Amino acid sequence: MMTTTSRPFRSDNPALDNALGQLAGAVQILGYHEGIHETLATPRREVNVAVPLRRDDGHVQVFRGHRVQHNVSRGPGKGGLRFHPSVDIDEVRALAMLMTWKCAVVDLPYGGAKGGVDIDPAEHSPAELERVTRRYTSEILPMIGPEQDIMAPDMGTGEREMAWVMDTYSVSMGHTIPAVVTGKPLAIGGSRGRGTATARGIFHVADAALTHAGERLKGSRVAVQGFGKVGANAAKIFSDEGAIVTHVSDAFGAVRNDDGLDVDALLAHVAATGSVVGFERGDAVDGSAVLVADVDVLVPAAIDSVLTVDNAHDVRARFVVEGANGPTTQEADTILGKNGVTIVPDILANAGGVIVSYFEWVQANQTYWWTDAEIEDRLAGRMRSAYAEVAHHAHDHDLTLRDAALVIGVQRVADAHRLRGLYP
Ligand SMILES: NC(=O)C1=CN([C@@H]2O[C@H](COP(=O)(O)OP(=O)(O)OC[C@H]3O[C@@H](n4cnc5c(N)ncnc54)[C@H](OP(=O)(O)O)[C@@H]3O)[C@@H](O)[C@H]2O)C=CC1
Ligand SMILES: O=C(O)CCC(=O)C(=O)O
Repeated sequence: MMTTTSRPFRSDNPALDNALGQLAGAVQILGYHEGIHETLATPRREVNVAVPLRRDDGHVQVFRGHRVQHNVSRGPGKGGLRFHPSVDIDEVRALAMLMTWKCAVVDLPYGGAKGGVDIDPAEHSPAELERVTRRYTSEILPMIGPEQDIMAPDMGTGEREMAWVMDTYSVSMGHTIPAVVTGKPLAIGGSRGRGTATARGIFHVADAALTHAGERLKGSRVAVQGFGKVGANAAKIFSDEGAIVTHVSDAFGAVRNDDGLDVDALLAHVAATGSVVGFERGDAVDGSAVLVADVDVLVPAAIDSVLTVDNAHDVRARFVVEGANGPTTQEADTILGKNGVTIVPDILANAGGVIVSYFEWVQANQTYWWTDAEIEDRLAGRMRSAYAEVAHHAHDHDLTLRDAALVIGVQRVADAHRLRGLYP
């Protein structure tokens, strides 16, 4: 095969440029020719929609919505729905591409997709959010379905929104179709364990990475950026498993306690006030301090591109376990690597969510529900075996964990295209 040596695909959007750069690196390692590279870099199907909202006070505001199916060669599109003011088509393209490699690296029978609306949920009532969710779902309805594209929660959405998506889709089809979304409430066909799955998966790979390095997670010091569905559950699980969580942050600020934050008390504080800020059993620190905290393990679990050329040199953690999608720019990745930091990459580290989403979809298709213990055992098994496979590949081919994970994922997708007849 002819080898691609340049990086022909770039974007002005940092998240998409990062994702394209990662793909170009994997293509180069695999020695794929330009045609395969272009196939893998190009979203298969995407739709942009206007989402007009009649606000509670009567005036009308129009949001922009997107759904991108990056690749469907291994199965239906799979990926979350994000509500965040920064959402745009390029960010959604980047996140959809990451979903493709993520599903492939943990060997789920899915392609990759993602959706988003440029709305700030904090600025809207539940009634407004319901109207936006239903209108968005109606607009993209022809491209979703249990065999086409299955949505799930991401930043700014949760099981409430998934219930609205399922209801809107089901009403239009004339009967209840639980398998069109995952991350739904248990009462309407959700899975046990989906709410904490991403965080549990992060715990399993962090534990595996430290064990691999001859260290122990128990007693290690951990900082978590973001205190939402992923970050808060990760802080709780790490703390319950004996790690010392010294720093956590949200969009408003951060708290630090070098003896270890009482995560249960912090969860109660956030439930009462809406933020980690003002927690009395810790010191207020700047949000940026979390990323450079003197800890063993750093878990970025908020937005993308937070570890950059500007702060990577100051990172003191020896393990970065990426809960968020795309938190590390390529320049920062290189700096951290040179400084001996082990990065467990997003497409592996945060795959626990989509793994239990897959379990939810399987259960919905079979209308047979699994126990908590079955979910946890199967999640732990998949996360730990995926980590072991990636770590072996990295060792055998002298690659970072990120490059090894990308190579495994990209190769599986390219193989699907080859076997289906795209190239010999
Ligand atoms: N949910 C899932 O199953 C999965 C999520 N992910 C990824 O994990 C990340 C977090 O998602 P999720 O937890 O679901 O989202 P949530 O919306 O539940 O939580 C996001 C958290 O990030 C915080 N945050 C936002 N901006 C900043 C900032 N600049 N600095 C510090 N904290 C910030 C928010 O703070 P505040 O509450 O103050 O707004 C909130 O605590 C995203 O990158 C997502 O794509 C990956 C795999 C699966
Ligand atoms: O659970 C899913 O289907 C996808 C979750 C998601 O959006 C992600 O892993 O980034």
